Amino acid sequence: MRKPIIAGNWKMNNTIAEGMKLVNGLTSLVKGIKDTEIVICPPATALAVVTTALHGKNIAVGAQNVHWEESGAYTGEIAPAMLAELGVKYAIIGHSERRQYFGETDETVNKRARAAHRAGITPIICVGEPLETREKGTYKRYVSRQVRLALADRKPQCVAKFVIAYEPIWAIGTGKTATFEQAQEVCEHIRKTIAKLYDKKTADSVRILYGGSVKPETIKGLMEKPDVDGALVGGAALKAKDFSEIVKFNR
Ligand SMILES: O=C[C@H](O)COP(=O)(O)O
Repeated sequence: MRKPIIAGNWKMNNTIAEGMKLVNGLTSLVKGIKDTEIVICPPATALAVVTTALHGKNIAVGAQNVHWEESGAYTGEIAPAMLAELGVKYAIIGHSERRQYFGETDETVNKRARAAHRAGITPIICVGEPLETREKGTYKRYVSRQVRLALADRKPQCVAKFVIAYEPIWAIGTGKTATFEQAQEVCEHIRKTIAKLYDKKTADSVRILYGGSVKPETIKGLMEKPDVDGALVGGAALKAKDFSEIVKFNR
């Protein structure tokens, strides 16, 4: 039985003061929830304060990226151990915005995921096709290639703990959520791809999230799909009420 995850990606939003306001609101709204893993991913500047505030609470903290080296001359980057030291439990890796604007490749996604796992941080590996690939009809092939390259050379016991987020680029920040059937089709395809690369047991352990304009109104339908284990939420994660309603999809 896979435990659902609802993760909020704040992207480049919220100062520490703004972020703490959001955290305080959210903490009381989701108090007592244990059957869903709740994750928030603030910008790097707020990680120390937010992890301290959430220590011992039912909301885990994730980073929005992580470098693959342990230390060195990589200006602007953050090493896995630096995040682990703060109590960061998850790291978003290969978000389409990082692939599009910052030259992230399948190879660097693979390296970052490996380094995160080694430091005890669960990678949330993002995959998803652009609109033209969706329209051409080759999206399943596109996504399975991203999954294969992201997981290349990883052992099944490590892959079993990974989280994969299917985020069709055409649905991110556009208000255009994929239909529940479209989300299920690709999440199921990702699971089948992992079963082919590894085995059914590994594939059945991996949690696969959907991301792209998820709202309180759409989460229930998404979560009813058998291969959707949660959501990676952008815009709606910036409002405590909306995000808490998404977290409470089964209530
Ligand atoms: O990481 C989150 C995704 O990019 C989704 O963002 P969105 O919910 O604003 O569409």
